[in-house]
Amino acid sequence: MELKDYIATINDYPKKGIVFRDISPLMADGNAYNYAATEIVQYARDKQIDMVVGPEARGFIIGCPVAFALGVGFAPVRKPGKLPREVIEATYEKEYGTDTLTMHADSIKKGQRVLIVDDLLATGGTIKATIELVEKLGGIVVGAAFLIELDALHGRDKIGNYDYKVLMHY
Ligand SMILES: O=P(O)(O)OC[C@H]1O[C@H](OP(=O)(O)OP(=O)(O)O)[C@H](O)[C@@H]1O
Ligand SMILES: Nc1ncnc2[nH]cnc12
Repeated sequence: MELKDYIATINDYPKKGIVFRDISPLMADGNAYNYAATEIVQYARDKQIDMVVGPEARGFIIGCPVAFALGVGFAPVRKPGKLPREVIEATYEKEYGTDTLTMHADSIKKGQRVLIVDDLLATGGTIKATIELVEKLGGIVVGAAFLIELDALHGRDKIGNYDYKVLMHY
């Protein structure tokens, strides 16, 4: 399947100069959505994953079906003020601004093997902060998976030696 047929490109959104890659046509097509999630599940199959972790909001869209198919739990990474109990925080920079991400302090148990899933890798700020959060909680990041990587933004450099999988490059 040619997954790029299901990505919409919007110039100058949300700010002038940004080329936005929109995954909503992919989500709207049952076959494409299933195909994309299954590709990530295949990548994760032999990694003995205990938990999937996904950043708000688009990381939930792809991370939750992956966790469901693997038969493991899902831990959300959220922007500040959204999680009701004790949280830990990490601050990061992204393509269009800076932000803080949080996780519930008990959402990962020490030694759990974690797969991080998000829709898109841009500057790598989000994945870097997410790795930091998981590791602060004692989790082991055994891989990451993205639908899209924006190669020119060099998010790859922030991932360093962690293993990761990408379905589409732009
Ligand atoms: O590699 P980076 O430069 O950090 O950018 C990638 C992140 O940016 C987008 O999320 P955004 O923060 O726009 O939130 P959303 O999913 O709630 O739209 C995207 O879904 C990734 O999580
Ligand atoms: N260019 C982009 N398109 C879609 N989502 C993004 N998140 C960060 N940069 C993005």
